[in-house]
Amino acid sequence: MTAEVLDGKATRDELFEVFRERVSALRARGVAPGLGTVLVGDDPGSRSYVKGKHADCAKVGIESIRRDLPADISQAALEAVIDELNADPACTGYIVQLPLPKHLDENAILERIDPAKDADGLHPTNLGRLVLGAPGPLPCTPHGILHLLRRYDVPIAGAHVVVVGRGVTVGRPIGLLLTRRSENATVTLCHTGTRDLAAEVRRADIVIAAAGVPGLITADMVKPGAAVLDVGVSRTDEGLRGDVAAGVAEVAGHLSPNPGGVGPLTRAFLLGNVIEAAERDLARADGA
Ligand SMILES: Nc1nc2c(c(=O)[nH]1)N[C@@H](CN(C=O)c1ccc(C(=O)N[C@@H](CCC(=O)O)C(=O)O)cc1)CN2
Repeated sequence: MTAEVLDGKATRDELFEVFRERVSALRARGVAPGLGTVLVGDDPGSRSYVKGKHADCAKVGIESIRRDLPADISQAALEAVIDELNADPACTGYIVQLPLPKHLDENAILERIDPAKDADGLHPTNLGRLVLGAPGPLPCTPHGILHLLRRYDVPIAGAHVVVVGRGVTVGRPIGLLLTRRSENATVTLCHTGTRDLAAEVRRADIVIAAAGVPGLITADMVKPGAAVLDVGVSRTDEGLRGDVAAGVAEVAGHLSPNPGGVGPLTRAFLLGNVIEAAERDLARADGA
């Protein structure tokens, strides 16, 4: 058996078609959505993700605002940039590229973002909304995972999902998303303290590998026919490596590769959040 590929690039292209129309409709009403990015330092990975986000903006007609800052910026100076973007009407949504250099307090920075402009869905207010099941921007990678599973008709309701990795951008929020009533999955969250990772993964109908450990998930750990989404990424001497080892494609029923799987959708749903926020503002102004 060779797994059906969950194609993130093709799915992203479909979403962009719809996004272009929604942005045109906003512009026709005099609203120009604008995505801001805050990049601290010169990590090549982060730099390339931010560049990609702005390239996507150009493709769908969203304005770009960039703040590229030195690695040794102080907490106070970074907070001043956040305050400036919160006040800038041209910036309808923005993100702070993660991770930040170690000397900065990441949680304090995320908390300072105006929740109404939080394009990543990572502000505590918006994560709280996710816990409550209230409307709000969804974190982009979890949203991408959900969309990809739905797009390829992978059954979610009643499925046992094993998530490997407890980071704030993927592992923690994906559990919240997939256990909503509308999704109805059962989620086990594994991490470095999990006693028998192989045994946990073997029970999964859906495996979401987001640990950032190259080749962590091997074929012998996967239940035949399971859907496996490779989300973790590591830069190694041999280039970018995902968390899923090569032989898994022979056992899994569906495989979201890395690159080419969830990554393009992370970027797409960032734009989706910017568009949604602009549409929400317009509806409010219309008195809806
Ligand atoms: N503020 C945020 N920081 C980070 C997030 C995030 O969602 N918000 N996620 C990751 C990085 N990330 C977006 O920022 C991201 C990672 C990967 C991709 C992607 O499209 N990857 C491609 C391969 C890219 C390559 O070849 O270099 C793929 O998977 O096909 C997009 C976005 C951590 N930080």
